[in-house]
Amino acid sequence: MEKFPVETFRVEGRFGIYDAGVQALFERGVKKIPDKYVKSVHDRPCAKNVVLTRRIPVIDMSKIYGDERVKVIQELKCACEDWGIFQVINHDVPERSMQSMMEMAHRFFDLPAEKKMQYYDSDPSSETRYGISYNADKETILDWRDFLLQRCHPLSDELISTWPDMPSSYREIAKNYAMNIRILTLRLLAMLSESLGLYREYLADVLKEHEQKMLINHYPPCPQPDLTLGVSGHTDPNVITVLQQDEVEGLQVLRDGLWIAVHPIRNAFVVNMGDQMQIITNGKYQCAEHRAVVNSTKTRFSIATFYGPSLDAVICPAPKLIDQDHPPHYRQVIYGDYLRAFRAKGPNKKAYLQSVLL
Ligand SMILES: O=C(O)CCC(=O)C(=O)O
Ligand SMILES: [Fe+2]
Repeated sequence: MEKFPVETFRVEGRFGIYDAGVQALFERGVKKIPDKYVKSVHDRPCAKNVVLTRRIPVIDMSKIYGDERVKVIQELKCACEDWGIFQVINHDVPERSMQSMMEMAHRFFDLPAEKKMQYYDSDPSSETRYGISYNADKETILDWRDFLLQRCHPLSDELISTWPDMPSSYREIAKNYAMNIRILTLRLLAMLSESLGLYREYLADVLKEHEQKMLINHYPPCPQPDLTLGVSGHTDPNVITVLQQDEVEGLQVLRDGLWIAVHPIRNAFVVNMGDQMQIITNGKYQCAEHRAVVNSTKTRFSIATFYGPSLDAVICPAPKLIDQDHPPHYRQVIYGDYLRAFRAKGPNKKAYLQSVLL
C-alpha cells in the first residue's frame, strides 16, 4: 500500500475533479505506479524492440538559399517518403526564443498544483487547458505525463487572455515563440509543396485559415518506466508537427516494426508528418507513428507545435497527385469532423486514419 493512496488526492477545480497526476506521484516518492498507469504487456516499451543506433534524417535549412537547393528539396522528399519524420537544423528560429519557452515550461510546471489547477480542463476540445490525460474521462489507462495545451493561431488578444499568466512573462514569451514557429512552419510547408511538385503555396492554401496549437509535455521521473509510457504510440491528426525536445532522450518512431530512438540534437526541431499530410499526398508521404518513453531519474520536457487546417477546411488528396496509376486512396474530410471523430475514439485513436481510406 502506498502511504498516500492517489484517490485521496482529488480536488474540485474550476472545470471538474482534478486528479493527482504524475507530478504529484513523483513528488510523493511513490515506488510502485498506480494500476491506471500500467500499460498492457503488448504496449510496454520492451527494450528488445528499440533501436538506439540508427538516426532519423537531418535537414539543413540554411542550404535552401544556395546552390544546394535542389539537393535539399530531394533530401526532404526522401525523408518524408521513407520516414515521415526528420530533424531540422539552421532553421532561423532564434535560440533565445527556444530557450525562453523551455524555461517558461519549467516554471509553469514548478507552480503549486492549486495554481495550475486554474487551467485544468478534461475536455479534449478545449483550446487552452492544463491536463493529466488526453481524454481523462474516456481513457482507462493513462500516460505518464501532464501537459499544457493552448491554441496559438489565429492569434488575438482575446485568445492570449486565456493563456496562463504565470510566470508573469509567460504570455509574451509564448506569443513570440508561437510566431517564430509559425514562420518556420510556413517555410516548411512551402518546401514540402515544392518537394511534391505542387506550387509553393499549395499546402498553405488548402489549410484555409490555418490552426496552430502548442502542447507542453512534462514527463516527471517514473519509478517503473518499463511498465508505462510518457505518450503511447500514435500519429498526430494535423498536417505537420514541429517539436522542441530537451536533452533527455524519450521520443521514438516506429519503423518496420521497431522503435527508433530520436536522439536530441541541440537547437534542432523534430518535424513529423501528421494524418492530414498522408491524406493530401494520397499516401506518398506517410505520417509517422511515434511515442515517448520515460525514465527513472530525469524529468523530460517537450514542446510540440501542431500545425494544421482550420476546422472548416476540406482535406482531400491533391488532384495533381492523382492519375490513372495513382487513384485516390482517401475520401474527402472536413477537418473539424475528422478531429471530433479522432477524439471520440479515445485510446484507439491511432487507427483513425484507416476509417477514411477508400
Ligand atoms: O514528447 C515527445 O517527444 C512526443 C510528444 C508527442 O508525440 C505529442 O505530444 O504528440
Ligand atoms: Fe505526437
